[in-house]
Amino acid sequence: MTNSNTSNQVNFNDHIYYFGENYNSDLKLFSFAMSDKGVVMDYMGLQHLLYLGMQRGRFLNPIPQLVTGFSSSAAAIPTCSSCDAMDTANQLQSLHSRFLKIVEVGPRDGLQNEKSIVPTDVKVELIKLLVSSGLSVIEATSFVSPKWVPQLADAKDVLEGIQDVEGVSFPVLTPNLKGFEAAVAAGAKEVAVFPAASESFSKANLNSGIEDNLARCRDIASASRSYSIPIRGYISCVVGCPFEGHVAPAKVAYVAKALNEMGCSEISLGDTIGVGTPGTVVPMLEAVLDVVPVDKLAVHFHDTYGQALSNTLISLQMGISVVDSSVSGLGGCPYAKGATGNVATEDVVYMLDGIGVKTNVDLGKLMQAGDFICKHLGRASNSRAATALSKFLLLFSSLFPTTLLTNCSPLNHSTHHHECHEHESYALLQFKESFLTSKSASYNPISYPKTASWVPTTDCCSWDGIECNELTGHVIGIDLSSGQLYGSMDPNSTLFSLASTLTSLTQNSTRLEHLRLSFVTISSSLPHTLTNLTSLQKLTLRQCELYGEFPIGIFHLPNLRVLNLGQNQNLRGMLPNFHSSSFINIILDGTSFYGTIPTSIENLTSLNCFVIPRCSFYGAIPSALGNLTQLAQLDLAYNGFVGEIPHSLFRLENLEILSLGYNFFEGQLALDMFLKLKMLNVLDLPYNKLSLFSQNRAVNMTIIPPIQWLGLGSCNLTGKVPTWIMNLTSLYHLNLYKNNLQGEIPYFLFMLENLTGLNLADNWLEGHVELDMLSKLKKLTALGLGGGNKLSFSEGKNTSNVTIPSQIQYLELNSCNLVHFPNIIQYLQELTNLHLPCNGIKTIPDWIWNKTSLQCLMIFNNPLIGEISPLICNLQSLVYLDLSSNNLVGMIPSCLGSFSRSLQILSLAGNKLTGNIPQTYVKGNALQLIDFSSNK
Ligand SMILES: CC(C)(COP(=O)([O-])OP(=O)([O-])OC[C@H]1O[C@@H](n2cnc3c(N)ncnc32)[C@H](O)[C@@H]1OP(=O)([O-])[O-])[C@@H](O)C(=O)NCCC(=O)NCCSC(=O)C[C@@](C)(O)CC(=O)[O-]
Repeated sequence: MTNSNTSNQVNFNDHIYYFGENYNSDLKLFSFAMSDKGVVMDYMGLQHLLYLGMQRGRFLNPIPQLVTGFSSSAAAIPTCSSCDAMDTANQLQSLHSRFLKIVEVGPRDGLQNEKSIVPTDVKVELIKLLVSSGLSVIEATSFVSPKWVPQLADAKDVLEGIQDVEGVSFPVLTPNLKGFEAAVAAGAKEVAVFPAASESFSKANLNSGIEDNLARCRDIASASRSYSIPIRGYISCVVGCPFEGHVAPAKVAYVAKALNEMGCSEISLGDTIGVGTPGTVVPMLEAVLDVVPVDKLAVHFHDTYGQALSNTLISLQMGISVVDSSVSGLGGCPYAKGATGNVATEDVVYMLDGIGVKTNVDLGKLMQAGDFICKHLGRASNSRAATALSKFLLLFSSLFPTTLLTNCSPLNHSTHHHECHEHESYALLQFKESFLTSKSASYNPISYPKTASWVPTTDCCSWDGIECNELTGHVIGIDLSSGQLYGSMDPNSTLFSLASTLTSLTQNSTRLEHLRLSFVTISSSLPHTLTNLTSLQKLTLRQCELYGEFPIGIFHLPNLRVLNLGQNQNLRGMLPNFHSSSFINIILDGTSFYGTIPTSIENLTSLNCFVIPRCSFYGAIPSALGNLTQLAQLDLAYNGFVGEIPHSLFRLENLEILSLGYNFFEGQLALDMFLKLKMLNVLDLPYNKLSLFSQNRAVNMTIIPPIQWLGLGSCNLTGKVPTWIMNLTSLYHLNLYKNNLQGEIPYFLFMLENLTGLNLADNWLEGHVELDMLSKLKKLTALGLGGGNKLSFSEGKNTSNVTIPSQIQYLELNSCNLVHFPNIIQYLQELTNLHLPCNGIKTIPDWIWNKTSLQCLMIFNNPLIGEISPLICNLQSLVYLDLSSNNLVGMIPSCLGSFSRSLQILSLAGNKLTGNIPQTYVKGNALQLIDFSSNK
């Protein structure tokens, strides 16, 4: 897996994900996301669609009641030393049975400082795991400047990913109105502002002093009032500042009072650098308690000096009943060097459990969430409790029977509303028995053996992947997606017989609402008994190696809303005559579904997502599709559809994704028609028999849709590059490959700063391109300009300053009349694919042999002279090497046979090479083609 994706658009749950592009169609890319909709990846000129579904089904969302009743008088510090023990015991006793609200800040504070970007779907999964542990408030992310905190640039997508999670608050940080507006637009229901008590830290963290920042907070507070959105206020550096040292309590009280007056519903006091001790925390709290009621206060301790738990306890004793913490003690502030993470949530829960304070958090599940994220980050947990408990489990699980372990284990905290029913538990265990657990069964980083927690003596409602109705205890959801389960390929195996186990499961379980088994290797046809699941709402069976005929009755299940069967190549089926209107998503990509789209599809009035690429559908697409006003995603690519694109589609006001490439659509069509689709984000039409044209003058620039992806390769597009493209300021993928475009490359293309991929190759473009014109395209990773164009190139004036986008990975300058090897290539640090065939280049500079990231080097049909440098064998990642049809002389470097395990194609044909052909080839090599013909 290499150079995969910049995450360009990631929307979770009921949305599709676009993950940028990669131009080497031979790279084996893998990307993942948790969704019923999955992931779409697209490549220049070769689109691959992958939909994965790996949602967890079980959410336990107890909505805790907030007990706010500690009076600050409880803070009285004993004056008589002989009374200390008694007083402390009394104070602890007074905490007993109280409820404490934990605000989990791991996904935000915990991750914001992580250097390597954590994929959005990992963040979403983390949040969902935290939800399932019973936490009621989870700070999900920040709407801050991505330049300041790149890790949280995907804030919108994270919120999308959890939009279907109910009963839990997900506040987000908003530093200014811009962030607030973005957060509200993304669906945030609670926000938080975060001024500091120290002037220097405020400037470092927010680029503004305390007063200016408080003014911003007031603006946000007033905006939040108009939206009726609760606002939380943090204060950073409440006891110490990395720049100013000790912070006076009065300064903290001043900011706290201001936040209170502007209407913050809760004020969290942050020891950002974790220097506080009870000795400094108590006076600070006293000062704040003078100006803000205790029931509005929360504490937020980082644990740099190991003081966070004692500070938490002393705060509880002073009446605070809200504590911020971070799972596994993740975190740190990017603008407070050296500060470590927050107090670990597991440690807080463990301590509170010890003194009888209620949190409603299941420590075992919390540890699973911690384990998940620590595994992803590749580091050990900072939670002492989690570390000790894991060792405890490891040690004792082999010594004691499970019952004993669960009874005496400190993990046995969870409050289950209902135990599951015995016959359902039995059916699930039978189901488990029919699988082996194997890591290779779910090849993605977030998989884990979910059925490990399925222990007969325990309540099946607490098992991983099982969701029960809270009132009745009946199993309503099974989610074993990415659960590392593997059934035998042999349907007769006694170990694996999905049909019979599902039968026994489903006969007893008609209450099942969700069944998700994506990435479980099932290797069977689907049993008809699935049609008995009349309560089923979501059926997600992505990439399960299913085969045979899909039981058509499943389409008629009265409550089915989501059907995701993608990536089961041998699963056949036809679309039925649709009667019901319940479907929201139908996803069949990469299956063998066939036939036509029935006109009755118009009955699916709620359909939001109809994604059926890479199947065997054919026929014309019914114009009735245009009646589905809720349709947001329509993907019919790589099928055998014919006829014209019905004009009714242009009525689909909610359409965001329209992907029709690689079919046989025909007809003349004004490209400008698509601009009527006001929500359109992705327009992908390559390789049909369409003839597109643009009537630039008819376009109303004010209502241009927010297109980010424009794929119009091989669309017989004539005339000049449409000028309205200049208004697509969010465009990141522009592929106009293989059209009949004329004229010069318009300069505005070089101003589209978000472009990551630009392919103009194989047109009739002309004129002169100075390569430093690319300097504005700072995100560009792939560029294609060659082919039939009549462009001439020069390096431009700025090569000494290296202003070209140095992260370009794919560069194609085929037939560009180049007579020199472009010097700028030297500065492309991440180059993987270099295509310079059919030019007039005579020599290859030696620095090219240092580009060890190169996977594809194509310089055929040039007049290259001289010998092949033995330094070529430095390029150990090469997969393709083609230097054929040149004037190369001398010997073939002997290392060429054995320098790379990855090399597949090696062509040096049509040169003047002499001597011996390399005799040794590395063991286990990948060579598929060697061509040394037409040499001497
Ligand atoms: C507040 C700013 C934006 C001012 O930063 P600035 O650079 O002065 O802002 P600007 O208005 O000049 O804008 C600069 C660029 O940022 C963009 N921008 C501006 N605002 C936003 C926004 N909201 N969302 C997305 N983009 C934004 C804006 O559009 C512009 O983009 P450009 O034109 O260059 O392309 C910046 O300083 C910032 O984002 N700071 C946040 C830093 C941060 O998140 N720190 C960690 C959290 S605080 C913390 O950890 C403490 C706490 C809460 O946990 C408590 C404790 O531990 O004690």
